[in-house]
Amino acid sequence: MVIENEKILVDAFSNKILYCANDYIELEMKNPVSTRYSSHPGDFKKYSTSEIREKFLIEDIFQPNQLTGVYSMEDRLIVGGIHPVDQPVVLRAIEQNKAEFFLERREIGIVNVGAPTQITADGVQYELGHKEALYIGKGVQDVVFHPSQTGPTYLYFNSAPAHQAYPTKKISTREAEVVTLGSLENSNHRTIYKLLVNSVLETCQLQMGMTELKPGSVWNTMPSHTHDRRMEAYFYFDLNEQNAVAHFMGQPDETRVVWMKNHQAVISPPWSIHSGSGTSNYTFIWGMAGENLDYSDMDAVKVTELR
Ligand SMILES: O=C[C@H](O)[C@@H](O)CC(=O)C(=O)O
Ligand SMILES: [Zn+2]
Repeated sequence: MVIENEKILVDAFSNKILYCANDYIELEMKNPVSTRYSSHPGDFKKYSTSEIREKFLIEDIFQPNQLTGVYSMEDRLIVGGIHPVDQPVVLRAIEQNKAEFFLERREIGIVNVGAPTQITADGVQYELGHKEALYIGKGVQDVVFHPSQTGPTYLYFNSAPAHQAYPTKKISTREAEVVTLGSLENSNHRTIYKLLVNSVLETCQLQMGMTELKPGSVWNTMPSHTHDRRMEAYFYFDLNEQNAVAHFMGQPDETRVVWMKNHQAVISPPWSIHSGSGTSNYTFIWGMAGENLDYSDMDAVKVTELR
């Protein structure tokens, strides 16, 4: 489907601009955050590879000097990236907020997947090192993401609706709840850093963390699980250009594969498994929003039950 007037032609599903008159770009620059609707698992079975990629894969998450992302109707999680290059990026309200400022009724979790940098939240400056996370609570008005002085700046974020203001807090891997799972024999030896979870700090519904696979291990979240109470988003990184991750999604008895590259994210609806196998090891950020804050609330699926 296409939305059209004489100035602009937009693909209504992906929000990609197909045609735009030059003067229109200045007047009404495209919303940097596109909307994606929820999917029914019955419909999902009929999707082609490209339909699955359009609806769930987020390919270009980092645009120079911009915040870009996807507003998912799955628990209204916003999944995106901030890539300041030679100027700071300001967190502005987006059309979907219909609010004065982005965090008026939202919370946000940011994980630094690039060089050490600074984030200012209502005048307070936070130094955020590589693989460190910052939680910013509801009500914070002025958030500025600065370019790093030492290397490329890549900030990945998830934002969920929030109804209470909790304090802004930086969490490093030292403060995280750390769990090591799997084994090299099962090619799934990995360390899970629970960064922004309720055993570490207070959030309304957001939970975020990072999982690092050991060299030689390629499988994440295997055995698989679902959690109908919460949706989830995965963002893969620490993967070089020669390698890729085969991300598995779908109901346990109807799985499909999404081939993913470095710095790409994927939306996992509550009814879907979310597991991957890489052609090398890698790291990923997981983030969830929904009914409860119980990380362990998962419905496990036996490897032999997958179809
Ligand atoms: O619901 C929790 C999430 O799917 C992830 O934390 C799982 C994960 O990182 C892993 O097993 O490697
Ligand atoms: Zn999960």
